[in-house]
Amino acid sequence: MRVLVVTAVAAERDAVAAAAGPCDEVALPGGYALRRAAGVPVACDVLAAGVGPAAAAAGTATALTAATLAGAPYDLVVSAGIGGGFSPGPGARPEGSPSGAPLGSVVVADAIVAADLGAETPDGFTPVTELGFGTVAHLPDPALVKAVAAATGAAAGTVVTVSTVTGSAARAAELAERHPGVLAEAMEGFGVAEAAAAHGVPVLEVRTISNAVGPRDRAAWRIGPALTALTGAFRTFPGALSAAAGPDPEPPPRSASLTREDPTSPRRTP
Ligand SMILES: O=C(O)c1cccc(C(=O)CC[C@H]2O[C@@H](n3cnc4c(=O)[nH]cnc43)[C@H](O)[C@@H]2O)c1
Repeated sequence: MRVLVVTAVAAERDAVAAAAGPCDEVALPGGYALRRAAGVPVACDVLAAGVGPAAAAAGTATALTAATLAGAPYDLVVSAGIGGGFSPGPGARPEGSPSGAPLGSVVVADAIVAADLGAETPDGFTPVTELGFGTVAHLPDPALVKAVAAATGAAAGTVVTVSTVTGSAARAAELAERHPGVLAEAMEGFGVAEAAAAHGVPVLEVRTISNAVGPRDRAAWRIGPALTALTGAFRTFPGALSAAAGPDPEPPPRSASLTREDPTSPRRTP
């Protein structure tokens, strides 16, 4: 199985690659440098594509295209890195879903949602889907999410992608209200998922929590422990992917990233 992991920055890339052992560096068009780990059960390439959804989509699409043209396409794309964790709130959340993501914890996305892709209207924020175009959510394969969550000890829930990091309690509350069950916020997942969907490749998002979503407090960030947790999570990846494949030798579906029509109900019906 060939897996492409896309991070924003080099520190995240190195944390993921550390789980795979020694890596070579492969140059891709556009000046991207891909870290390639050989001789491990799951062939894992790691790319630092830049911060934000646009950079993430550009880097992911470049790596996917290069792999396809080389005759060795990827079977899975994973958006990975640190992220902000939501605190348990008073609002409604889907039954059985975890309540919040504390510092150092691992989150795997069961929905990858663009939280600020839309228009501001007199009635508040309106997602692009309600304006009649685009996509605002991708739903990873539930079997993969379950296997990775079990292996890493992660909580599974919505991870929102934003272009502006949340810096106030009011904005955090607004996001939590609009996305019941939201666990984490980051800036790349939706971009990675859009590129993966365009190539018909399944997608996952894995975040380790470095800070709380809410009022800006740089002194409270815990980036080191979050990067250590990222390495720990990726150590479990080969086992998780074999568990997801199960006794059936068939590979996971290539089009498991589904688009969501109704952005107000971010949960797949079982
Ligand atoms: O300046 C700030 O207040 C601030 C607060 C949190 C994160 C940042 C970043 O510039 C990091 C962006 C980088 O890390 C991911 N990340 C980590 N925490 C968050 C978050 O709370 N909200 C959104 N993104 C976060 C993100 O994916 C980027 O790659 C600055």
